[in-house]
Parts: sequence; structure tokens; C-alpha cells
Amino acid sequence: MTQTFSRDDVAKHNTEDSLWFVIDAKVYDVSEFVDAHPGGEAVLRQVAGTDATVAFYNLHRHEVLTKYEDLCIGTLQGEKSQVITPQPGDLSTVPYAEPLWLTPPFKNPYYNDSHRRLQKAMRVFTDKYITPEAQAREKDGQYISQELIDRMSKEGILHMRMGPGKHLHGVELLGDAVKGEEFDYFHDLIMGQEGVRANARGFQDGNMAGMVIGLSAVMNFMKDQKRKKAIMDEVFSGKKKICLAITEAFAGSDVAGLRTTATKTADGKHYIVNGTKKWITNGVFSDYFVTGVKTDKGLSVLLIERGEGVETKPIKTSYSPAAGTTYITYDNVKVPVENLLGEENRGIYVILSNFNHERWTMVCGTTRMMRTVVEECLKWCHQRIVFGKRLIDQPVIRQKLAKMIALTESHQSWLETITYQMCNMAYKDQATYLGGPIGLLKMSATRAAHEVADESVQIFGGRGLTQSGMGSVIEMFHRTYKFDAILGGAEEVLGDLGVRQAMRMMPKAML
Ligand code: HEM
Repeated sequence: MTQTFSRDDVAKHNTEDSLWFVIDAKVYDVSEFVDAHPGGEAVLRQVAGTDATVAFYNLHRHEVLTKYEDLCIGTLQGEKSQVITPQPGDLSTVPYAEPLWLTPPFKNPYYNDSHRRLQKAMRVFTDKYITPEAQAREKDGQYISQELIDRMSKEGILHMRMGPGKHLHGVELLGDAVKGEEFDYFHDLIMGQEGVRANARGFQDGNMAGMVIGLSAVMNFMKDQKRKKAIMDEVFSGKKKICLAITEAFAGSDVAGLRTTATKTADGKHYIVNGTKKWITNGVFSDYFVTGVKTDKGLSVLLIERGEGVETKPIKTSYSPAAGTTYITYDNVKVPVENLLGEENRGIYVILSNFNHERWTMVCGTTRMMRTVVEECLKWCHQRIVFGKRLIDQPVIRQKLAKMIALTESHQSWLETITYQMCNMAYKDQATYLGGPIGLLKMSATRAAHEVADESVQIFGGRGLTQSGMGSVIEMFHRTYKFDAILGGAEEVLGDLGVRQAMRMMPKAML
């Protein structure tokens, strides 16, 4: 694209056969494209021979130009493009589009060089591999490809998604961006926040969310160490998939109400499992199901392999089928007693100890998505002309942005404060001291997401309700933010948990 043209050259191409215009100092020849233009032929003819930059950005996302770059035949003499075309791995320079620690000149006490290296490497990986696949799967509703799973496995991404621990020791992580031994909860936060930038909430769960919440129970509670290692190897190598099967049509956040039963056989060697599970993420393509069951004196957790008596079928939800949301039935499924995770009748401990990390991971994602929505709105408000002004020139719009920015920044800061505690507190103490705060944080983050989603649709108007084009990210967020408000514990349950934990620590303090 070395050819240059004057504005007069462009102006001559406004005929039936030759249709050129300028967008951002680049010259486009759309003579052959007019028939195929999704917005119709007439609108293009109206701007033939002129500078159509403002009209274009009022109607299209910038990536449309990248997709159709073949239509560009040259540039304007002596003029330079102004609009930034992001490259894989780039940080955004839009204010508030990145957390403060990634925004010069701000300083932050929590992150070191290994965090920065990991952030950079994971962003490149997301931009190059996760986003294109996520967008494709959102459209075709298929499940994640084995190719992407294999690629993530090779880079140690599956290992890292499980958080800090021995499973990372000696594993090469994203080209050695960080040593497994030094991986902490801030690295974990980075993995959680960078991954969601694919802007596809359904696929985000389809991308091994079942593993994140299911494998941890095996890692922490399977007694047979050889078997545990074998299962971890199968899952980390991407050969087998695993999910967590707790909720039922009978019981959601109130896990004590589960009705799936596990009865021991007379010889004591097996459990016979009967019952159902609902809303199980990744269930349709999983090989292992970490399943909450009722045993004679309480709850227990069993690792169940796909096999005779286990049936899975997809459930349609308001996010994409790519999540693999599943209804499971267990009909007289024979499970070896060695597959018991933790102690019999004390499964509630297994389930609860899993929750903190799951909830915290969800906050990482929600907070990052709110930030992306802020960025989308800031860009849109600067390019959208309405009533003869840019949207950003309307005070009422600036009020909405102020609220959205404040909610995003405050939740990121609170999240980092909690993450710092996780880095510096023994795992067993975290259940006592952080269960409540993490519950309150998740409750508050999803309430904030509710506000951010609502305001962003008001800013985008009809485009915020349209799945393709300018408002696609807003539409996706508004349609799916509720998943974080329900999954992993509903807002009300978590708020109550936070206050009840505070009640337990309440001294005899009087007014
Ligand atoms: C190289 C130049 C252009 C390309 C490749 C292009 C491509 C597209 C595409 C892919 C869409 C579908 C919606 C989307 O994905 O955003 C679209 C919609 C549209 N385009 Fe273009 N377009 C170009 C220039 C223009 C210009 C200069 C105008 C008007 C002055 C225009 C007017 C429209 C309209 C009115 C729509 C429908 C928008 C909507 O549904 O909200 N296009 N265009």
C-alpha cells in the first residue's frame, strides 16, 4: 500500500463505475464491494469521492477496516492515519482501559517483573489464539477446540488456571514468563483478568471453567496419590476434561438440600449413585464429574467417571452453548469407594473449601469485563455524533461514565487488597478469615456489574442490544453479567455469608 493520492484524485472517483473515499487518511476503492456492503449500496454512493471518516466511525467498529484491508489502495499525500490499530499484546492507552498498575505513571506495591512478563505473554496469547476462537465458538455454538486446549496445555496455561501450588513446580509457563515456584495469587489474578478479554462470557466458561472448579477438589482431597497424579496429568495434558457437579434442580446455593444419593454396596467396595445435576458447566464434554452426593449421614463428594448410567445433555441458557451447560442423570452408577474425595459425610468441607478460589476468580473476570465496558463506552462517546455533538460532550453521559469508572476502579482495588491477603495467609486460615470478605466482594462486584451493564446500554442505545457491530461487547456483557451474580453463590447468599462471618467475630462491644 505504497501509493499516495491527493484529495482531488479521490474526488474524481464518484461515478457509477468507480467509487473511492477516504477513511482516516487511507484511500478505499469500494467499486467492487458496493453490492456486498452489509449497510447497502446507497450509503456508500452518498460519500463517493469524499472523506468519510466521521460517517464511518459513527457506524462501524475499527476492526471492520482490518477485516477488509484489501479495499485500501493507498494513503493521502502528506497525511498520516490517526486511529490506533491494536497489535496482539498491546496495552490500551484509553484512560481507565487498563488497571492502574499497567498505566504509567502510576505505581503499585503488589506487582513485580514476573507479573509484568506474565501479563504481557498472556495478553499476546489471548489476542492471538483465545479471542479468535472465542468469537467463532460464540457464533457457531460449538465447544472449545482440542487444538486450543493442546496449545494452552503446552504453555502451562491449564496448570496456571489452578492457582499457586506444587503442580506448577518445574512446568514451563508461557515461555518461562514466571517460575512455577514463584507463581502467586497476583499471577493468578492476571490469568483471570487477561483471559476474559476475549469478550465472550459463554466461551469463557466453556474454556475449561469446569477444570478450575472441579480439579481442585481432586488435587486437595483425593487420598490415593498415584491416582491423583494420573488424573492431574490427564487433565493438564488436555486429554481428559473434568467438571464440578454440585447444583441440582432441587438445590442451588443451599447445597445441604442435594438429593443425589450414593449408597454403599454390601461388600463396601462401591457406591451406587442415583440422581440428577443441573447447570453443570462443561458437563457435556467432560470425562470426570466431581459430584456432590447424599450418603447415609451427610454430604459426600465422589469423583465419577463417564460410563454406564451417566448421561449428559445440553441446557440452553442466555449465554452461548459454547459454555457446555449441562443436565446430568446418574442411573445406578457404580463408583469405586476409592473415588471418595475427602471424608464420607463430610463433603460439605470439600465443597466449601473450593468456593473461595472460584468466587475470587469470578471477581477477577467481572472486574476486568467492567473495565472493558468502560473502554468501549469511552471510545464510543468520543466517536458518536448525535444532536450535532459528540456523546462525550453531553454532561449526562459524563455522569454515567464517572459512575462506571468509579465502580471499576474501586472493585479492582478491593480485589487487589484481598489478593494480597491470599498471598500472605495460610490456606486453612483463608476459609476462616477470607470466606466472608470474598463473599462480600463478589456480591458487590456483580451489583456494580449490574450498574455498569445498565448504563452502558443507555449510552449505546439500540446498538447495545444488537449482537453484531458497534455494541457487540455491550450486548454480550448486559446479557451475561448475571451469570457471575448467580454462579458460585448468589449475591444474597454471599452477602449474608459475609455478615454472618462478621457476627462470629463480633466482640461484646456496646454503644
Ligand atoms: C471500507 C469501507 C467500509 C466497509 C468495509 C464497510 C463494511 C460494513 C460492514 C461489515 C457492516 C456490517 C456491520 C458491522 O460489522 O459493523 C457495515 C454496515 C453499515 N455500513 Fe459500512 N462499510 C464501509 C464504509 C461505509 C461508509 C463510508 C458508510 C456510510 C457513509 C457505511 C454505512 C454503513 C451503514 C449505514 C451500515 C449499517 C449500520 C448498522 O446496521 O448499524 N459504510 N458496513
